[in-house]
Amino acid sequence: MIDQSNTEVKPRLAIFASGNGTNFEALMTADLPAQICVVVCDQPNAGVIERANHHQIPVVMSVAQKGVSKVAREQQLLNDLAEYRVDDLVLAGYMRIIGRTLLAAFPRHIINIHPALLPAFPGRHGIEDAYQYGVKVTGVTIHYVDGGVDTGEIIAQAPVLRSETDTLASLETKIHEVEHQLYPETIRHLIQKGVL
Ligand SMILES: Nc1nc2c(c(=O)[nH]1)N[C@@H](CN(C=O)c1ccc(C(=O)N[C@@H](CCC(=O)O)C(=O)O)cc1)CN2
Ligand SMILES: NCC(=O)N[C@@H]1O[C@H](COP(=O)([O-])[O-])[C@@H](O)[C@H]1O
Repeated sequence: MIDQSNTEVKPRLAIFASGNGTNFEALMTADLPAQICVVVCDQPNAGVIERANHHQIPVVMSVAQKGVSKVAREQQLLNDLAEYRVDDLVLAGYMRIIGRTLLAAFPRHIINIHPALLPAFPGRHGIEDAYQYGVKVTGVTIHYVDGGVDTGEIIAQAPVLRSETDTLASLETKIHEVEHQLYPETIRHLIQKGVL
């Protein structure tokens, strides 16, 4: 991004995560031409919170509560994010469906990483579903987030071969290793193209 004084301005990223946070860690240590300015998490005990604290990145919690609609929760999240002046939402193991409030606020500026070769094996359990099906090749997909689930335009994909000796755990390890290279590489490319 170039500002009015023709100065390179780094896009400000919010990382959304619900779990361990190894993709967050990979993005933090990739020296991206971006400012990771906040982590959004919906799980109070998620490992990503400790990782964010270690990197001194603020954490905004957005926990689903009975009686609070998705619209209300996302509007509150937008209010909480305002101070960080976020340009893009980067989902990294975020296990909530992004609703119309956030989709409208960040049109074509929300991306997700999925541990399978979409459109195959969408949803929360992409690795396990592919493994149980008996695939010989699976992989990783990075896509824009739209109103569907794992239906957004595909940005990048990388294959992961499943060997005859692979267990679910060893396949997960292979997939995570590919994720930790592909996500930073893809985000860097999108920024260089000026689309993030
Ligand atoms: N609008 C979108 N939101 C999200 C997408 C997307 O493509 N469009 N990708 C997901 C990540 N994901 C798989 O890659 C995924 C995450 C969670 C679920 C799911 O069904 N989650 C929960 C709760 C849903 C909710 O309350 O929001 C559930 O089990 O019901 C499916 C797929 C991230 N968000
Ligand atoms: N449907 C979305 C989905 O399954 N996302 C997956 O969650 C994991 C998060 O790991 P991490 O917390 O260690 O980055 C990653 O493998 C990511 O692809």
